[in-house]
Amino acid sequence: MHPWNAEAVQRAMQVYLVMGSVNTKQDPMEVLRQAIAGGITLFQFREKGTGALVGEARITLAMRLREVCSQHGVPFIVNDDVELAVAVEADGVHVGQDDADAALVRARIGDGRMLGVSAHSVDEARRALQAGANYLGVGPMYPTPSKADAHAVLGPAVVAELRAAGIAVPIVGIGGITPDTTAAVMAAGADGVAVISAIAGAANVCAAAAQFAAAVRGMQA
Ligand SMILES: C=C1C=NC(C(F)(F)F)=NC1=N
Repeated sequence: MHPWNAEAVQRAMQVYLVMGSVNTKQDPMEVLRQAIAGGITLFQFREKGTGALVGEARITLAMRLREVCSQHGVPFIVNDDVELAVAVEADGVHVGQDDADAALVRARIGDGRMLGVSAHSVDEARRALQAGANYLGVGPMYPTPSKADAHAVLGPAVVAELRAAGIAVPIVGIGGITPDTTAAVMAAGADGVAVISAIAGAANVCAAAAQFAAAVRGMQA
């Protein structure tokens, strides 16, 4: 477990695929392989919502996806389910505001793993950092088809607001982002974009991931 310093986390944030079995009609393993071939830099296993797997099937899928990430050197993050993250030796955990308390998660996973926390405001961001977050997931940037109980749409402006308030940690925007809106999220000060349906639901997953990678890197050159 190499320590996740800010530079390593920032690099991982660029093209961040978030997916669970409910986000695709294809085989999640195949979608992940295609997305990695297209250039994603981080993967989050988020098995949530109607129809989400539980029990053995959930653990088996997590282990298989974790294996694909290990084979390709892509860090593997688990959303919310801290015990599953520990069980599959994930590289990190992502928790939302109404998930487990970030400070307790940090204590459980130790300092060698990445901790991501969702934030919708400067206040939530500051509290997340005090709890030991390595990065912030900020959104929804745009209307999202992937999260039924999503927070009100914030837009990229909230990323600029966090930067103006001196929040310097890696930030990834999430929520309804497409290759065409990636530049606006990056211009506002994000280090990358987190994507569910625009990649997991794409007809050509590899091409979709590559479009996001090009859009992000076009803004960093
Ligand atoms: C609710 C979430 C908010 N942000 C992120 C990410 F962008 F990946 F950090 N993931 C989530 N599951």
